[in-house]
Amino acid sequence: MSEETASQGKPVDQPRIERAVREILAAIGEDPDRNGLLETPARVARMYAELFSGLHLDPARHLKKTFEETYDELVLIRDITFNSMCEHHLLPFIGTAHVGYIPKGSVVGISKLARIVEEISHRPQVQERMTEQIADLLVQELDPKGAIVVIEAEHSCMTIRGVRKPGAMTITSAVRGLFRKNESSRAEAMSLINGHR
Ligand SMILES: Nc1nc2c(ncn2[C@@H]2O[C@H](COP(=O)(O)OP(=O)(O)OP(=O)(O)O)[C@@H](O)[C@H]2O)c(=O)[nH]1
Ligand SMILES: [Zn+2]
Repeated sequence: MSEETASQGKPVDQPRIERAVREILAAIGEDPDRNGLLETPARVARMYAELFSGLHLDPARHLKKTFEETYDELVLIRDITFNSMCEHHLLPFIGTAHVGYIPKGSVVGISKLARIVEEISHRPQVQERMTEQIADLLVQELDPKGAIVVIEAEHSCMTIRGVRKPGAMTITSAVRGLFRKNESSRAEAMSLINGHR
């Protein structure tokens, strides 16, 4: 557990995960005591602590420090890679997030936009909610003229099981403020998100 997780949120109960993973191994007909599986429950517990590390953290804290600037055009961070866990199957969905806003008097450090994606993705999620949470956090903390979030991801619950459609990408977007009202602002952001790859 990182210091940050320990100080800001409830720690993940790793011994409890270990017991549950042992149960799952037994339930699938494996022998949890065979050599190759002995460390698996502890390993999975550490992995879940990492994958769900954002659950009890408040990503708003990353947006508290801002810098006064008169710049009031689009700021867009494109292609922020992320991995999250679909809350329906506890399988990963992996993709990129594009996060943009139009500042009103102050800007935020650009790394902070990637930090909020990181933290919001490290929870049991559905892609739509994750998209909205990022956009709403920008509005809440930065009071920007507009905010836009586009996420594209491949859901392994759709690739390795179930309908089995590898390569199918799910695209979600959340637009707030100016981007909702002004079609040309939205089109500009979308063309920058989609263009020149
Ligand atoms: N809207 C949305 N659906 C998701 C997301 N991640 C996974 N799902 C879907 O959640 C749904 C769960 O449907 P259920 O019918 O309860 O579960 P299931 O029987 O395993 O469904 P199949 O995947 O179709 O086999 C599936 O259609 C998944 O594709 C997500 O981020 N957003
Ligand atoms: Zn799923």
